[in-house]
Amino acid sequence: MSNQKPQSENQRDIEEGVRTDFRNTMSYGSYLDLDRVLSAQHPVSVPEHHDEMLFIIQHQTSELWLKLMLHELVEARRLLGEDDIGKALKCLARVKHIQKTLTEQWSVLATLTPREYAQFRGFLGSSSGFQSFQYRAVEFILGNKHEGMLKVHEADPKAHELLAKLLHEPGLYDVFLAALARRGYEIPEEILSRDVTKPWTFQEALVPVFKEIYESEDTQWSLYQACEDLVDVEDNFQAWRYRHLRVVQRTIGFKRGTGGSSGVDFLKRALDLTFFPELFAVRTEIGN
Ligand code: HEM
Ligand SMILES: N[C@@H](CC(=O)c1ccccc1NC=O)C(=O)O
Repeated sequence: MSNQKPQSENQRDIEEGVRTDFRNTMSYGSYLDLDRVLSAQHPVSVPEHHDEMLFIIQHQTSELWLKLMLHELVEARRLLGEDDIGKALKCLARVKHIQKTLTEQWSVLATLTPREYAQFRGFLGSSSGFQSFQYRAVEFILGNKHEGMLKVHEADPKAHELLAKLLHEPGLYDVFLAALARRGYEIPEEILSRDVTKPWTFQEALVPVFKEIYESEDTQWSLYQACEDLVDVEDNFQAWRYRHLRVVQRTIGFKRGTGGSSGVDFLKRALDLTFFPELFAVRTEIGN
């Protein structure tokens, strides 16, 4: 206490034990490979537009969070495959927080005015978020499979390989339904052996299964919780899509997208997609 600077100096002493020499030991920057991360921002506008840095960092941070989200979803799927519902729920809880962060982050980009964006948009060429392989990977594992999307990634073998793998593997929901079948719930065989490369479509036969789970929340708490987590994940995903749509609308209005789509109208149609339709349908059936 006594040999510390007085409060009036308003500066904290560096304690004696604090390490300062990193010539031969691991440091913060070397562990995180910050040299590479922080030298990966390359504005393409000429002369360089001040706001392009915001645009780049918004996308790069989104891609980092998408990377973690996929990592957690793959693990949640593995754990469900091993009937470890409790640990899978832990992963899904993290996924939900990542989604919230991704959605809140739109407010930073919303500070970009239409004119600022128009001043460097031309330099982006035909690049577009539509080409984000990690976003597509997350959509695939959540069940929105689309073989045609692979074509976009033909020039990037690693991305193509990842997406092809996820396309052919069962999604999170497929694996969850198989876990329910192992616990004795009546999941029709056609559903369990479906062609997983196709997008999930509404299956009426699952509604009574979920009704049973929702009506036995006292004894089937973890299954009930898993269902509710999936509903949260879908809700959060839609919230991200909606914020994207609104930010796009306020920055480019109804211009066509750099990726070649109609723009806002194309994005609007994604709001009609659903990952877990039976979990929403069951709500119509629930009484007291
Ligand atoms: C001013 C900012 C942005 C504008 C004007 C914009 C615009 C668009 C447009 C018009 C599309 C449709 C495809 C096309 O024709 O290009 C699109 C798709 C997409 N964008 Fe953005 N975007 C913006 C920011 C972002 C950010 C920050 C991300 C985060 C990663 C992102 C991710 C995506 C994704 C994943 C798609 C594909 C969506 C789907 O398949 O439904 N965008 N964007
Ligand atoms: N599609 C956007 C361009 C765009 O937003 C973008 C361009 C390059 C890299 C990522 C992008 N983000 C999302 O689509 C546009 O039409 O303005």
